[in-house]
Amino acid sequence: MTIPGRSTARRKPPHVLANAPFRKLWTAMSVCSLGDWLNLLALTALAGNLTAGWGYQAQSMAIGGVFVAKMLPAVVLGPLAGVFADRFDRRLTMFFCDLLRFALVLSIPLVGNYQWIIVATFLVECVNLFWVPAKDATVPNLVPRERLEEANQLNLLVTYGTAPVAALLFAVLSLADDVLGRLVPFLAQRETYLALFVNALAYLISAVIIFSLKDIPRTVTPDGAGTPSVLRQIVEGWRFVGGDRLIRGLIIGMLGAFAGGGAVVGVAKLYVGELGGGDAAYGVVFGSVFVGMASGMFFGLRLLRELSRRRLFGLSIIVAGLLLVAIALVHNLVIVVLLTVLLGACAGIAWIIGYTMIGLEVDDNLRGRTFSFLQSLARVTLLLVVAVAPTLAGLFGRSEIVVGSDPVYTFDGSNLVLLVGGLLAAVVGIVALRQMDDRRGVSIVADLIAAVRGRGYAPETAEQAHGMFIAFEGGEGSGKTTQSRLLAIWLRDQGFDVVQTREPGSTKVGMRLRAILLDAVHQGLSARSEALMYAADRAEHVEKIILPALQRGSMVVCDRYVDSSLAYQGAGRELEPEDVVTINRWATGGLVPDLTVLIDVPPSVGLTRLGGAADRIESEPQEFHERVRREFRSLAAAEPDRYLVVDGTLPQNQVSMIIHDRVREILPDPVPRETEDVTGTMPAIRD
Ligand SMILES: Nc1ncnc2c1ncn2[C@@H]1O[C@H](COP(=O)(O)OP(=O)(O)OP(=O)(O)O)[C@@H](O)[C@H]1O
Ligand SMILES: Cc1cn([C@H]2C[C@H](O)[C@@H](COP(=O)(O)O)O2)c(=O)[nH]c1=O
Repeated sequence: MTIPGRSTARRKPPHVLANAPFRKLWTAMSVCSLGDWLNLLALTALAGNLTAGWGYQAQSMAIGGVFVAKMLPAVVLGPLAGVFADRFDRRLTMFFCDLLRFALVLSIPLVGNYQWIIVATFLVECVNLFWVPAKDATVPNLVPRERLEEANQLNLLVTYGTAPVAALLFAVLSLADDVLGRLVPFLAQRETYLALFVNALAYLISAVIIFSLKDIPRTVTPDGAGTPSVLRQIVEGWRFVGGDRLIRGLIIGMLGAFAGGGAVVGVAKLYVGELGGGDAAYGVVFGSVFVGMASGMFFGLRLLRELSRRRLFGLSIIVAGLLLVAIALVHNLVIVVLLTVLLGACAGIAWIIGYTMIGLEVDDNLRGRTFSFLQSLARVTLLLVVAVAPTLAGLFGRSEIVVGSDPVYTFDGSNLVLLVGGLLAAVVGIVALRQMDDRRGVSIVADLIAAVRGRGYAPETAEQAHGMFIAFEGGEGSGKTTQSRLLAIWLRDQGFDVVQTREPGSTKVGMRLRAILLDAVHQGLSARSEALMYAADRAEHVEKIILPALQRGSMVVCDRYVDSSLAYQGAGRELEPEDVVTINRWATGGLVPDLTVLIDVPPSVGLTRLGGAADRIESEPQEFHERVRREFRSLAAAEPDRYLVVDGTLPQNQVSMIIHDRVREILPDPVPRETEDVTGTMPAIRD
């Protein structure tokens, strides 16, 4: 349900970085990410320097050792780190982790030998394992739910966006090391030392920021009597991840994406070489993954804002898998680069959705373990796939399809690895989609088309409904009640089963809400509670009356529906239109009428038609009712196919005729107007 073309000025919601606690955490995260990348560059370079005399093979293995030391802790310590994040004060966990990282990185140049690099790297990674889930689990506590996706976009941006900054900084620091080495002889020993000092400083800065961040909730689970043992908490975390359908789907999907990504990383250099590209081409392919990820995260999500997030998650992994298959089969470097951008976009979309959904759906006391479970498994998967992929490619060798004596198509080990990786990701995406789909039975294609057009999806329940839903809207005294009754009678005449209903007040609860909402004694009711009460009445109405009737195949004729809230609470009370849309979409499950009849009269006419004492809303000033009218008209103008606007100052029978003509167009098998003129209606019913 969209509300384009509205007349009310929209207040732009504040940017997520306007939220001071999140901004602080994000700054600490950015500084740490920069430090992490600097750490990787400095340590691999230092390992290479320190082992320069060991021979080429030993030197390569020494550099590889740094990577292994970085990956290994996840396997061993991952589960424990998650429990830590769920059990202890997250702020202090992050603070002490930062201090430890600072001390460890500082010790590397001071000790200055290869063995200590490996030990210190392993220890720093162990500490990281505690820092990251504590941070991930904290983010959803600092930002409102609706801003979590945006917050995760920014987090991912600094996690990867700091890599090129770190590379540049590393180059500058290496040069500076040479110059400063003349003043401080210690720095002259290795040109990576200065980078390591800056890296250590980054962790120290983060520690100071985190310490000042008092908004992080102090403890998650009270530690003491009654707190389950660490082992029990680990098992509880695993059980939760394995037992919850949604989380299982998310984790399977994200791991599938990692396996596919690992396959690319493992054989990319080989594959680009096969395509005739050199190091520069390899760099372009590598870079295009990141360009794609950034575009997917920012533009892809915006473009498909209206699609169910669960569906989009599964779909993006399936599409990523298929793109990988295409990359494996197409032997053209330019096309491969383009496909890689799209692949990155799908990965970016899936990653943001996965992270956001874990943040939203997992209880605070389990979130640390869930993030840490994901983090550990992702690293293990990446390690395994990166190790196995080149070996598999090497074992397969090369095959050629030869026509005559000319080879027309070559398929080698790197193609095979990409193909298998792609198929695996596609299958995993399908499994994830099945586990998580929140719109079973509703066509994905229809959903996608609606989303691309910027239209919210109709809910599952509405799709399953067979009846027809007609709503009447308009200002006070416009004639809605009169016309909806007449239409119900006419439809019954036509042989339809009709449920005629109204808002607010068509259910038992709704009747009580109506009394609160309209009784003039409740002056001063806040605009938000008013909007929520109308939405509550609507939720009850949709669930208890409208949907069951539609599912039976009945015609539902309803006097007022969601547009009344958009007009009265949105425009009349000047509430944020998006908020009114959101609560009503949630209340109704997105159920939209097949036709909305707007009976338009100037408030000066409508209000004078009403007899009796004015209720709480009728007694609002003229300008209020003018705003309401303008909003109704602009809603109708924005969706002319769904609306019929009738001039309510016309005589009643003329208004009825116009409505009948329009409704006849959408009725299944209507009685033709000429026949109706001859046969007439049943007076008994009309009376
Ligand atoms: N086309 C019309 N011309 C003149 N009077 C009309 C017309 N339609 C309805 N009325 C009269 O106006 C009064 C209000 O009509 P009705 O109750 O149908 O309006 P409504 O839009 O449902 O009002 P409310 O906003 O209070 O629900 C009634 O007395 C009705 O007979
Ligand atoms: C559904 C709905 C209604 N209102 C207002 C509009 C009217 O003043 C009353 C309903 O009275 P009626 O005589 O039954 O038309 O409630 C609103 O402000 N918001 C809504 O969503």
